[in-house]
Amino acid sequence: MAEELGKKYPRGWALRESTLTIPAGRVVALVGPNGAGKSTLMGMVTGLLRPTTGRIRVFGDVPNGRGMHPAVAFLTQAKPLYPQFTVAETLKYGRHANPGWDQAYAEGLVERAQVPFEAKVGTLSGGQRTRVALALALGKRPRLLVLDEPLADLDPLAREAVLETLVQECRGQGITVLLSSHVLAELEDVCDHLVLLTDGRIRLAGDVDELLRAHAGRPGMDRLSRLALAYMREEVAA
Ligand SMILES: Nc1ncnc2c1ncn2[C@@H]1O[C@H](COP(=O)(O)OP(=O)(O)OP(=O)(O)O)[C@@H](O)[C@H]1O
Repeated sequence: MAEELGKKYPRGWALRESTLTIPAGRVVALVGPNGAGKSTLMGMVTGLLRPTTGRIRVFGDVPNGRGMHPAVAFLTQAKPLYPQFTVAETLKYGRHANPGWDQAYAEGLVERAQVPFEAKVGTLSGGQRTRVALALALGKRPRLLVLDEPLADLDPLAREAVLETLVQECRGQGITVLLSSHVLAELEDVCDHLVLLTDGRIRLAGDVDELLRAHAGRPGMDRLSRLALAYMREEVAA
C-alpha cells in the first residue's frame, strides 16, 4: 500500500504522488514507457530505496530503504548470481541467506527446469540462469515476488516456460506478484491487475476485467495490450 509516494533523484522526480494498493494474491502487471518510474517504484516496494515523500507499507511494515523485506523476493533482468558458483552452491547460498528457505522446493524447481546442479552459473544459458534465479527467489518462500523485466533477455520459448512456472507456483501458493515488462501481449495471459505509469505518475490502475469493461466499445481498447498502449501514447484523455 503506497500513499502519495514520491522519489526524487538529483536529476528530478522519478515518481510523484503515487497512491496505490497492490492486491494480495494477484498477478499485477507494472507497465509504462522507459523512464516512467517502474524500477523506482519496485525499489521502494522491496525496501531497497527510501521514498522522498509519502508512505509505503508492505505486509504492515514500513520498509526503511536499507534492505529487502524478509517476505519479499526480488528478481531483476540483471540476476546478480555469482558466475563462479555452481547451481548447487547458489542454492546453498540461498539457504544461508534466508531464514524461511525451502531447500527441497528450490531443488525441485531447478530439477524441473532440467538445469544441472553441478554446472557453474556463468556457463548457463540466459534461460537456465533465469530458472535458477527464480528458484532462488521462490525458495525463500516469499509472500510477494517483485520481478523487474526478468524475461528481457530470453527467447520466446524460454519466456513462455518461465512465465508458466511463475504463474503456476505463485497462483498455487497465493504469492502476490508485481511484474514489469515491455511485452504487453505476454502480460495479457498472466496478469489480472494492471498498474500503468507514465512520466512518474500512476495513469491507470485496476483489475484487468474491470478496466476492459470500463473501456468496452472504445475503438482499439478490447485487449489489455492495446488499452495500455493507448494510455502510454497519451491517447486517452485524463
Ligand atoms: N539512481 C538514479 N539516479 C538518478 N536518476 C535515476 C536513478 N534511477 C532512475 N533514475 C531516473 O528516474 C527516472 C525513472 O527511472 P526508472 O528506472 O524507475 O524507470 P523505468 O520505468 O523502470 O524505466 P525502464 O523501462 O527504462 O526500465 C528516469 O528518468 C531515470 O533516469
